[in-house]
Order: sequence, then C-alpha cells, then structure tokens
Amino acid sequence: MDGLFITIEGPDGAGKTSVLNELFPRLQFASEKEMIKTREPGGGKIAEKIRDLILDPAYGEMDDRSEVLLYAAARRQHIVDVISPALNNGKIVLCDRFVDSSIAYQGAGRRVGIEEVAQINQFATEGLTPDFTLYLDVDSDTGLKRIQRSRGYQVDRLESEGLEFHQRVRHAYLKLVEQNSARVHKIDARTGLQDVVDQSFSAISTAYPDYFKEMVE
Ligand SMILES: Nc1ncnc2c1ncn2[C@@H]1O[C@H](COP(=O)(O)OP(=O)(O)OP(=O)(O)O)[C@@H](O)[C@H]1O
Ligand SMILES: Cc1cn([C@H]2C[C@H](O)[C@@H](COP(=O)(O)O)O2)c(=O)[nH]c1=O
Repeated sequence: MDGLFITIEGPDGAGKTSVLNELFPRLQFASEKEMIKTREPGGGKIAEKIRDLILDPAYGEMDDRSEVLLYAAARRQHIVDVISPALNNGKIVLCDRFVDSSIAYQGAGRRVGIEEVAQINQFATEGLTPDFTLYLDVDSDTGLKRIQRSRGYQVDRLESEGLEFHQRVRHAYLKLVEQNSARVHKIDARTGLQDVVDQSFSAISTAYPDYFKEMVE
C-alpha cells in the first residue's frame, strides 16, 4: 500500500480543527500505517512564517494576487518539506486545507478567477492532488457566528471579511463538490461535533477499507 493524501476543507467556522482533533487519533487507532496531521497555510518552518504574514490583520492592504502567490508559495514549501516526503514513505497525510481553499477563497471570495488560481497552483503543486477530501459544509452565518463566539475580536485577516465574501467562498466549495464528486465527500457540519466526527470517520474508512479497520469494542 502506498501513502494516502486526505484533506479536510470548509468555510471558516465549519469545525475542521475541532473535528481533526478527534478524528486523527481515531483514524490512527484504526490503521497500521503511520499518519501525520498537518495544515495550510503552514505545516513547516518556512510555510508557518508565510502563514503569520498572510493572516496578520495588520496587512489589510495586501494585494489579492499577492495573496494568491503567498498561499501558493507556502503550499509549495509545505509539499517539499512535509507532504511529499511523508507520502513517499508510505504514510497517511491528513491535511487541514489545500488547493481547494485557494480556489474558494482567492478564486471566488477575492474574485481573482477560478482558472487563474488553479493554474498558479498547478505550478506550485506539480499536479499533486488529494486522494480524498472531506468538505464540512456550514452556512456562512453559522460559521461566522461560531468564530465570533470562540475568538471574539481575535479573528484573522480572512475571517474578518464580510458576509458576502464568505458566501462566495461557500458557493465555490459547493460547486467544487459537484464537479469533483469522486474525490470530495460533503458532510453537513451544522449538526453536533460528535456526529460530524462519526460521519467523517465513516466516510474515510468506507472509502479506504484496506487502510482503516472499524474497531469493535
Ligand atoms: N459541530 C459543531 N457544532 C457547534 N459548534 C462547533 C462545531 N464544530 C466546531 N464548533 C465550534 O466552532 C468554533 C470554531 O471551530 P473550529 O476552530 O474547529 O473551526 P474551523 O473550521 O477550524 O475554523 P477556521 O477554519 O476558521 O480555523 C469553536 O468554538 C468550536 O468549538
Ligand atoms: C489554505 C488557504 C487558506 N485560506 C484561508 C482560510 C482561512 O480563513 C485561513 C486559514 O485559517 P485556518 O484557521 O487554518 O483555517 O486562510 C485561504 O484563503 N486560501 C488558502 O489557500
């Protein structure tokens, strides 16, 4: 069995971080393969530095195309430093966000253009595509309210965008789900956290039964 590349996507406040914190140990318990959990932007020394810059609300004047390029640069470095070595060693990589985020946030949210953002990312990734993607779906209103409740005024540069920006992001994600139905599995993330974790585990272990065994107590 080779390495397996799984990503988790969703609008801000969908619950990716909360879900991953519970899903990762559960998947690890169900698999004999080594697993790593990582995130974008970031995941490595250089990419985390770029993350600090991109998300810092002090840089509100950042140009939209510069933003696309910074996300792509962080991604490139993350692939070289972390993702590719792990996959080449046969590991399972669970990654919080990847190219789909750039398509949704920069392509649609910032209106830079889906095709343009896809092309830049093709250069950055040399075509590396996740084997499987979980998309946690939540309406923008609910997502933003969750973020406000948990982080108050400590929201980052992207989270602080208005409702219409986040609605464009969600709409683009829903289109991605439609267009990539073999890869992207949508989960309704408005339900309770435990339910979302259970559905996520079930989706992955059903798609890859040779990698994950359901543990019977
Ligand atoms: N299913 C859920 N139901 C209700 N609240 C939830 C659910 N999932 C997460 N939350 C809460 O919503 C807030 C945001 O969750 P979390 O940080 O996991 O989201 P996220 O998708 O990682 O956000 P971001 O992409 O902005 O980092 C937290 O306070 C978390 O406890
Ligand atoms: C990878 C990626 C991310 N974003 C946005 C989405 C979020 O608002 C932040 C990352 O924060 P998180 O708490 O780690 O989810 O960045 C983006 O706009 N484009 C991207 O490619």
